[in-house]
Amino acid sequence: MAQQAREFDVVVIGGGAIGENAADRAGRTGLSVALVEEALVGGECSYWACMPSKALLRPGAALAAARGVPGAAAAVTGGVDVAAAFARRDAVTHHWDDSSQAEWVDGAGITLVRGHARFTGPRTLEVGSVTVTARHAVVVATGSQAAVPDVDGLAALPPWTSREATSAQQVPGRLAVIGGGVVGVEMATAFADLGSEVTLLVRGDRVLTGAEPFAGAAVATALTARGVTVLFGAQARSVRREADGVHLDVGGEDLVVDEVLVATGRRPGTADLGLEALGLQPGAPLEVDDALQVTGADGGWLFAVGDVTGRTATTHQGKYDARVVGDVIAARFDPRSTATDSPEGATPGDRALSAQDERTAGPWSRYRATADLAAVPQVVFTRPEVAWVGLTEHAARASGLDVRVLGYDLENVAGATVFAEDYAGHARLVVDDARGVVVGATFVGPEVAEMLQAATIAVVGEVPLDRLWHAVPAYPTVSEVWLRLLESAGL
Ligand SMILES: Cc1cc2nc3c(=O)[nH]c(=O)nc-3n(C[C@H](O)[C@H](O)[C@H](O)COP(=O)(O)OP(=O)(O)OC[C@H]3O[C@@H](n4cnc5c(N)ncnc54)[C@H](O)[C@@H]3O)c2cc1C
Ligand SMILES: NC(=O)c1ccc[n+]([C@@H]2O[C@H](COP(=O)([O-])OP(=O)(O)OC[C@H]3O[C@@H](n4cnc5c(N)ncnc54)[C@H](O)[C@@H]3O)[C@@H](O)[C@H]2O)c1
Repeated sequence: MAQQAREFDVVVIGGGAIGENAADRAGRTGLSVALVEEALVGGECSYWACMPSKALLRPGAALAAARGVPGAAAAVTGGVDVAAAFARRDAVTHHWDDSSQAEWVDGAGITLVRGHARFTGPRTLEVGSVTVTARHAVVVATGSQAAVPDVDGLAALPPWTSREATSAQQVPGRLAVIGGGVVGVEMATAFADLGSEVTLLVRGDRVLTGAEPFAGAAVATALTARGVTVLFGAQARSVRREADGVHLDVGGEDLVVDEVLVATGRRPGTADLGLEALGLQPGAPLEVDDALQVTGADGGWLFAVGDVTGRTATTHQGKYDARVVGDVIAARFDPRSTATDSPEGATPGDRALSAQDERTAGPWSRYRATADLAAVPQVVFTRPEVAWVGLTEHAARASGLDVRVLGYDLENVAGATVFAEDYAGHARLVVDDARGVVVGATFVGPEVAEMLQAATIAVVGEVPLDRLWHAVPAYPTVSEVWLRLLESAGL
């Protein structure tokens, strides 16, 4: 069959949450944009990651919240209704049907090209029998896949990855989870709620190593209290399936389970992308600068966003990068924006794109993803929840900052007393002493996720502590911890 040819101003490869946002933003001023997707539009987050995992975690969290409040607790007479929890997860994922997201793409004026894209040269891709060329720019947003470690017999099982866990239709009686990162602790929580006997294998001496140590300790303690066996310094040496289940050799001990979930990190989606045609390394992340331009490619036409960059690994931060790259591309390549500089008297609220402004853009402008370097928020939806932004104490000190650490137990604020009988948690602020600003914040406790945005604003805004003093938290909310933390700083 003859090869068809199609040309667009901008081509985005990968229709996950990040690719969709980049395509939308790049096309807003009028550039023609194609979005190439080989599987489901919406990607990992919608169907096998954020949304189904949070749908599976929510029933256990709701039950625990009710159990903590006398007056409501007595109404909780059982555990999670597994069938209803799975049914709600199925609804949240639209039964793995992407037609509503494809409709959105169409409505946004973006051309959806279905198929696997591979570079054949600069700005040129093959998608099945179609040659797709970009006049100006290509954005790679091909995401990541679960990495399966090289353990004897593991790949042959095959094990569950986050995909099988989040789309499970049965609850395994016994589940081993390998990896004490975000996926590991969230899925251990969810499957313990659903009724599995869970063993979490952590190769180091703590879970959630990217967070403050007290956060990981609280999550591990809570998992153990809920019946999860958390084994530290534990690695599977070999795995084999037998009639009575899957046997894992864990330091000479025989652990027998029904399923093994591998949660040991991700690898970037660059293995089968034709990167060799561009002189780039297949399988490696696509390194980018703060404008999301790929640093290893010439010509100023290749950009990358999302998990594939190794720069961000969450949907919210990837979508932030997508907004930045969309604006950079529109400013650089749309004739309507290249004609104009930002008008005299323009305020930061004016949204006109300007090639001139983009060329001279500095940190914290709309054209540079500066927050990736200073203020990345992350929430782990365990019980307790863990929410942090910016630097941990260790990371701040390692970066050479002279920091002061402020801490306060959340159960001591009036809001916590009202919230639940057994409320327990902790907040930590990491303060750059030289500038008197917060560079990191961590909250651990029930439903602290919603407290994170205030901290993110403080970090991004570099709000001095003596000004934060005037941000009065409402009474009686758990946010009153801000007042206690500032008091502990001498204010
Ligand atoms: C279990 C789990 C839970 C998570 N929970 C959260 C959470 O609660 N909050 C949060 O912020 N983040 C969460 N994350 C992280 C989040 O899912 C990712 O950061 C996000 O999905 C990355 O989006 P992306 O668009 O970069 O990649 P993806 O979502 O992986 O999308 C990439 C798309 O590209 C397509 N593609 C790949 N190669 C090609 C090709 N050559 N041609 C055409 N198409 C191609 C794929 O089919 C895919 O649809 C979670 C991750 C996991 C694993
Ligand atoms: N709520 C959220 O925002 C959310 C939820 C889930 C995942 N995510 C994102 O998805 C990404 C992937 O999550 P993840 O948990 O797979 O990765 P991760 O990097 O968070 O954790 C991986 C864990 O596996 C361990 N590990 C690595 N190789 C191992 C091996 N060979 N044997 C034993 N242990 C090994 C690591 O020490 C680490 O503790 C994260 O970066 C996270 O940002 C986000």
